[in-house]
Amino acid sequence: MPRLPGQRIVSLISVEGLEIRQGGRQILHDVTLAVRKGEIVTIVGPNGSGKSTLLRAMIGAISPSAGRVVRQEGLRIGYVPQSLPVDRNLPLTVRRFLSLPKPVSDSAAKSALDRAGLPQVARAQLGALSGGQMQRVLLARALLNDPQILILDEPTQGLDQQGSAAFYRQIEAIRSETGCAVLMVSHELHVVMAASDRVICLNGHICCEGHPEQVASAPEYRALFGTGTQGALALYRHEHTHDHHHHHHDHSDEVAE
Ligand SMILES: Nc1ncnc2c1ncn2[C@@H]1O[C@H](COP(=O)(O)OP(=O)(O)OP(=O)(O)O)[C@@H](O)[C@H]1O
Repeated sequence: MPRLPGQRIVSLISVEGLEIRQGGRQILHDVTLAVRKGEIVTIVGPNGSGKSTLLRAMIGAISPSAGRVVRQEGLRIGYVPQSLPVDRNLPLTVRRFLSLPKPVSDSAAKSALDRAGLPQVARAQLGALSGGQMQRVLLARALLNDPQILILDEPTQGLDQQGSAAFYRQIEAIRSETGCAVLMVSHELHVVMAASDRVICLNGHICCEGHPEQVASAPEYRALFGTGTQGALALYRHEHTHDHHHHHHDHSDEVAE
């Protein structure tokens, strides 16, 4: 899409009135969101709330039953799936893995690994990597085509809190170096809060969304949940205890209730 003069806010990808049905069940409904250039957006929500399904619809892997997904023409997406798309026990070096399915040059592989924070592992076997290193290899793979947006599905699954925090710092560094936008799913609101520009809470539909700093500094939030890790976790739980069948209240304030 050509960028018009004076057009400053550019949506890389947007979803409008999305509904997804799978196996006769409605998984997502009325989902509308947009990710703009350079922003970090985190999707949180309970298990089974449709987070992975939403990401898969956004990359075009599944089709909407209603609504639409609009991607900027020629958009380069770097997708990090929830789990490794190959058997980790195959005898396969990191370098060869990065060339599947499409061969990449040594210099492209090296710069992707550097950017993902793994300068030394190209010759290592996949099976020899730690969980954190493996997640970074998947990240490096997603960086190979110089994405304008990184879409990550629970990239820190299985990592401890320190490992997760380090991973998110890496994501922030990549965003500031390359200017790419980031859309990710995480269970760890307490870790991602600082790293996200916007948090979207999903449970079949968008329950609430907002800037994490505003959420964290709201007096209502502090009074109820405090400011520490437990507070953020409590906030996270709280968001899913509200009644989804009554929409008489303003969702934009919900997160600070
Ligand atoms: N292909 C499919 N056919 C039928 N049901 C599906 C299909 N894919 C997903 N679902 C169902 O859709 C719901 C949402 O799944 P999804 O994986 O998107 O949730 P999630 O929020 O990512 O969950 P988690 O946090 O556990 O990863 C689940 O109940 C799941 O069983």
